[in-house]
Amino acid sequence: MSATSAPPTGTQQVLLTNVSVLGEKDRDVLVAGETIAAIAGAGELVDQARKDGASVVDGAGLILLPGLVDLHTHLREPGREDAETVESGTRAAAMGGFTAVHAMANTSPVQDTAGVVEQVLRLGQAAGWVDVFPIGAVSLGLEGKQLAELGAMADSAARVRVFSDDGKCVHDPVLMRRALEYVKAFDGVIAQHSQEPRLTENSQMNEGVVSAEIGLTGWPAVAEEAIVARDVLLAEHVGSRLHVCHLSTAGSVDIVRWAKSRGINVTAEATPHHILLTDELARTYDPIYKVNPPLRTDADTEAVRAGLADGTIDIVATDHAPHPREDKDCEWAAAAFGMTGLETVLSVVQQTMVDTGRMTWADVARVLSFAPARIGRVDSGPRAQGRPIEVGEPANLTLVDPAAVRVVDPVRQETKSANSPLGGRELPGRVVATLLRGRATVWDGAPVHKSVQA
Ligand SMILES: NC(=O)N[C@@H](CC(=O)O)C(=O)O
Repeated sequence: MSATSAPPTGTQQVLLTNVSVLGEKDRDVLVAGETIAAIAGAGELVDQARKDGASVVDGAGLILLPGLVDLHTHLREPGREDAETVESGTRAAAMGGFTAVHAMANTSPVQDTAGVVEQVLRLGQAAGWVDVFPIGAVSLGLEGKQLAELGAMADSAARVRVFSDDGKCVHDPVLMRRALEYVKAFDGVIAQHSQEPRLTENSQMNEGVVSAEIGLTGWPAVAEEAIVARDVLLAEHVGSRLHVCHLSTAGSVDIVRWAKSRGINVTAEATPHHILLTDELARTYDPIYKVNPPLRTDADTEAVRAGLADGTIDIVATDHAPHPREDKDCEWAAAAFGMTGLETVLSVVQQTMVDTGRMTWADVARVLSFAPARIGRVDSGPRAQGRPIEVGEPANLTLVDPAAVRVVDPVRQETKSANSPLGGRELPGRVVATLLRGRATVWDGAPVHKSVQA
């Protein structure tokens, strides 16, 4: 990408020429204001665009994707602004190629009322980096006892459709059943953190050979699989929609595959860390690798990749979980669970799935944009996301240089927290530009602050 043009502000014309659009090479894509105005063969729109005063960006070698949509981001505000704010987290999201994120409910106060979800919505709008879709808690205070005000959150300005107690499992089967039944009225979905609490008391890492050898308490695969199995049956019983968060074991992949073959309305996500990293890393005793669910075995990682490639797993979601230094710079058992991921996910998917020939860039668009937008029901309406790259659609676009190589430096990322497990790793690919309704939030690989555009 030539750095000569100024970042588009969403009011003028910009022509991306010679880009590759979902498998179609050498295309010209003209953005006028907030929408995609024309698509043609390479070079065909250049003369007219120049006459019209459009800025022209040579995108030779670059791939144009629909703006990425994350179904699972922890933005931490309100309550833990020392770890992340809506502003810093969404700036990190834009740098990762996202134009929309779903903000998890485990804030303080918890996002369990219309008031709190609307507060998060407004913070997102004020920041302006991506569209923020707040997730509502399933239970009051994430306590797993009483249903939160699901209907009020659905009817609020935040228009909540995804509900989750993530960080905690909705382990009471009656509460889970009620939640699944309740959200049917407004086409909502329950995103479950599948963790049987009794089987995981004091758990620190995956239960297996490594945990036995290094002496950390194990978190067995069955603790995830037992809840996934129960929930797909509950979803079938009440005819509702279930989403499995951060699926991490081979057995969970099998259960979801079986459930889908029965026609059960279930979707599932894999995180970038569960398709790249394994529990062998716990041997370092470095809590940077401590996460919930834990990093699993090689066989699990391979099964999750296979499930993603064959469509059993619908999406990649980051589970971006920022933590301040003091919550990670301590011994393993005392450290917080979680890793950042917004700014590296596309590179991880490229490395593990695209560069290995298991997925095309069109598949990447599906798992990181179309499918998460559909699951979150944000693919229509005034803030539509995950829409195709077609004339008349909103210009929510991500321009990627797949040939770039970079070394991850967690300290230099936009997220406020440095708990990336990928520090020092060389990864392929780089987001060179992100457009939110025609306005550049990232240009030439750097964030574009609103004040610069004013
Ligand atoms: N994924 C994590 O390891 N951490 C999440 C919550 C959670 O899912 O445990 C967090 O909010 O930090």
